[in-house]
Parts: sequence; C-alpha cells; structure tokens
Amino acid sequence: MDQIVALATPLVPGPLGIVRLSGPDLLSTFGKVLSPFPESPTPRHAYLTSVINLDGIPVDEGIVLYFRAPDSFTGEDILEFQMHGNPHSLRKIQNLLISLGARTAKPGEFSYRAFLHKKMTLLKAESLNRMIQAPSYQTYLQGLKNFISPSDDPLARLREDLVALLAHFYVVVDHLDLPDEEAPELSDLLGRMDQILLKLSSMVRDQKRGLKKRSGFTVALVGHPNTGKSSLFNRILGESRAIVSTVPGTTRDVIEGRYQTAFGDVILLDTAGIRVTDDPLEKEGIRMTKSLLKEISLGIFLRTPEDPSPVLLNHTGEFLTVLNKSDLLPKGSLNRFLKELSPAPSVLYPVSSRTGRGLPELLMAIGERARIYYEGGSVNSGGDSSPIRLDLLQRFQRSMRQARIPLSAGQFLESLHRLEQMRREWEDLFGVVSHEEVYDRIFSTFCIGK
Ligand SMILES: Nc1nc2c(c(=O)[nH]1)N(C=O)[C@@H](CNc1ccc(C(=O)N[C@@H](CCC(=O)O)C(=O)O)cc1)CN2
Ligand SMILES: Nc1nc2c(ncn2[C@@H]2O[C@H](COP(=O)(O)OP(=O)(O)OP(=O)(O)O)[C@@H](O)[C@H]2O)c(=O)[nH]1
Ligand SMILES: [Mg+2]
Repeated sequence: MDQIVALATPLVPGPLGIVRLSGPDLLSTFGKVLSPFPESPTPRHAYLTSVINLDGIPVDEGIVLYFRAPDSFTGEDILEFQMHGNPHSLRKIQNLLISLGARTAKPGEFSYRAFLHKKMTLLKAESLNRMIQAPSYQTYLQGLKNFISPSDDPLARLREDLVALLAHFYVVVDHLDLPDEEAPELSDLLGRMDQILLKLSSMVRDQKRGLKKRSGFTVALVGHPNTGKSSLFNRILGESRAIVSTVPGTTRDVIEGRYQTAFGDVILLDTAGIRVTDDPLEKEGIRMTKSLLKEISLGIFLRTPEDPSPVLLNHTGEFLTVLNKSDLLPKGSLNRFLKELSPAPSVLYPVSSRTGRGLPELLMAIGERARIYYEGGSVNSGGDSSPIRLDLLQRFQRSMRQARIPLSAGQFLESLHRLEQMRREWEDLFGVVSHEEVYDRIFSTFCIGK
C-alpha cells in the first residue's frame, strides 16, 4: 500500500487548512520536514511544530497529529497537518509531501482504505458520503442516523433477513433424516425467500424512483428568449455565470448554480428560452428545458413589459410568475400594468435583474418553498437513494434469485450452499456474519433441542 496525501479542507482562505497523509512508514519518510518533532511521537498528541521545506525554509507553523496503525480512521498510520488556511502554503506543503514519495489520493480513497482495513463497512462509507453531500440539515440527519446506527439502515435489515433465512435452513438440516417432514419445510423456505424477494423488488423500485429526481430543492428559470433568465440567474447567484446578450436564443444548455439558505440548498437552473425556431442547437435546448420541467421542485416563469405573454408549457408542478425588467415601466405605472396583464397570474413578483429591485421578495418566496420541501415529505421519499445503494440492492436481489432456483427444484443443499456463499460475500457490506450468529438465532427463536 502506498502513501497517500490529500487536503481535508477546501482550498479557500480560512482559519485552518488540513493536509492528511495515510500509509506505511510515515514517520521515517515525512518526520524530516517537521521541526521540532520527536522520532517516536505519542499517538494522538497535538504537537506544535514547523513544516520545513527541502531548502530548510519554514513553510508554516501548525499542529501535527500522529495516529498509529491500526488505531486511526483508515486503519493505517496517519499524519495530520493542521495548518493556517492559506491555499498557497497548503499547496506547497502538499507538493513537499509528494516530492518525498506520497501520491495524491483519489476521491474517497481515505474512506476506501478504512473499508479495506475493516474500519468501516460499505454501508457506513455510503452513509458518510451522503452526509457530506447532503443538501440540507434534514437530509444530513438521515445519513448520520444510518452512519451512527448502521443496523437500523433498511439495507442492513437485509442482513437480518439473510441470517434468519439461514437459521431456518439449518433447522431443516437438523431434520434431514426425517424425510416425512421435509416437504412442508421446503415450501416454508420457498415462502420465506419469496417474501424477501418481494421486499427487495419494492426497495429497488423506491431507489430507482428516488434516483430519477434531482437530489435537493431544484428551481428552474423558464420563459421566452430575452426575458432576462440568465440575467436573473447571475443576479441571484451574485456572479456572472451565464452569458447574457441582447440576442434572443443566447442560452442553449441548462446551466446549474447553487446557493445556500437556512433551510437547505437551492439548486438554480438557467434554461434556453422557449420559442419556435429552426436552429437545431436552440431546438435541442428547448427540448431539454421541456423535459427538465418534470424533474424540478419549482418553476420561475418570467414575463416582461416588452413580452408580457406567458410561455405555453405543460407544467403541472408548482410555479411562481415573475415580471422581470420592471424597471422599464414608467414610475407609478406598475399597478396599472399588472391589472391589464392578460392572462393575469394570481401572484406576480415584479423584479429587475438590472437594478435588483423586488429580488428580496422573490428570494423569500423561494426560501419558503425550500423550507417546505426539506421539512416535508419530499425528502423522505427517495431521500436515501444513491447509485451505490441501488447497485447493492440489485446484487443482493440477483444472488437471492440464484439461491432460490435450486430450492424450487428440490435441491435443498445447493440452495443452502449458495446462501452461505452470499453470507460471505455480504460481509463487506454488513460486517461479519458469524456461524455463531446464525446458530444463536436458531436457539433464541426456535428452541430446537430445548
Ligand atoms: N482532525 C480530524 N477530525 C476529524 C477526522 C479526521 O480525520 N481528523 N475525521 C475523519 O473522518 C472524522 C472523525 N473520524 C475518525 C474516525 C476514527 C478515528 C480513529 O482514530 N479511530 C481509531 C480509534 C478509535 C477510538 O479511539 O475509539 C480506530 O478506529 O481504531 C479518528 C477519526 C471527523 N473529524
Ligand atoms: N432593462 C432591463 N434589461 C434587462 C433586465 N434583465 C435582463 N435584461 C436585458 O435583456 C437582455 C436579455 O437578457 P438575458 O439574460 O440574456 O435573457 P435570457 O432570458 O437569458 O435570453 P435567452 O438565453 O436568449 O433565452 C439583455 O440585453 C439584458 O441586459 C432587466 O431587469 N431590466
Ligand atoms: Mg439566457
């Protein structure tokens, strides 16, 4: 196993920046750039020390921690540099460690090593990733719950199903010498397997449904070309992300931005203006906008004094109507204009992407919907879906189907053999399932042999 290095904090100026090393022989390789630093540091002791480059010049002074294998996050030796959070000095430290033999870690590689050294099951690693990526505190808590008590995870309950099923198989093994009792037992086993398979199908369905949705509260800006969707997008995000021009049909791709609210992230999408066009690129953009409408949580439909007619689209979800470019209206004429607007929306937010007018009210309205989204049921349905979970479920489903085939042909032992194989394969995911555990189940719930 080689020595890997990675920044544990983002590369932006901040109070602290953390660089982590994991692998064998860290002290002998990297101890020489630390001064002062003992040859045999006490594990988990915070040492205040300087990092010195190969020319003997200090790069930074900070806290260095040593974790000795196997008592660390990865199960390997870990050296952690808790430095001042300047991106340039942190990059220098990382490059210094690389010049001494470490290589840059791949994404998720620290967790992968923790998994390899049995510090974490796959299921825990997946929950950890979901925690870090969570778009709101509510969603984060779901991941944390699975992380802290992995056995409550619905996927982990499959382990219980497998253990219980095996226990029932062993009851039959104990009765194999009594041929008369065999037949009813086998049909009982088939019934139990079918129950598990049924549950698996519904879990797979939920995962697939959840994966189709975008994760997080998603808002799309939609309207005719030139209504100022890209200008509003840039104004809300406070940066010039999307190209703005006087030419209608400027935006073709869907552009994604993200901002945080107290309730959770808002994923904001700028889209291609909708109109009849012959330009194939623009047509494709319009097609994308239309199909996007099915995936979003909220639509913002733009109209302007220049172009007051609404876009005609089939959208059944929730939307807000915005009158952009309201600065073009002569002073005092807004109310009259709104009254004459046809068809008149029940609620309309007058804004100006140019002056920023009306923006706080619009952002409040979006924020309120984000709160409802994250606090309500929308997160719970499909909130725990991830490609990894779907993949694991489908594999479990395949193995279970494979184990059922011989049983339905009366080949009891072959079926047991396949389930035992399954138990071993799933140790990575669930942790070890011991023979004792299967037998404990027999004795605790069936009282065989009394
Ligand atoms: N500074 C720092 N903070 C951090 C981390 C880190 O790597 N560094 N973590 C990184 O994710 C998280 C904490 N996760 C950790 C998990 C296990 C061990 C660890 O040393 N485990 C040993 C000893 C267990 C014990 O003492 O109870 C082990 O499992 O053998 C350390 C951090 C969040 N905070
Ligand atoms: N007066 C005024 N002009 C605006 C406002 N918002 C946008 N514009 C102008 O309207 C024109 C079109 O703006 P865009 O943001 O590119 O419009 P769009 O809706 O993204 O257009 P497409 O990408 O072509 O669909 C540009 O010249 C903008 O400067 C506004 O609030 N007030
Ligand atoms: Mg645009």
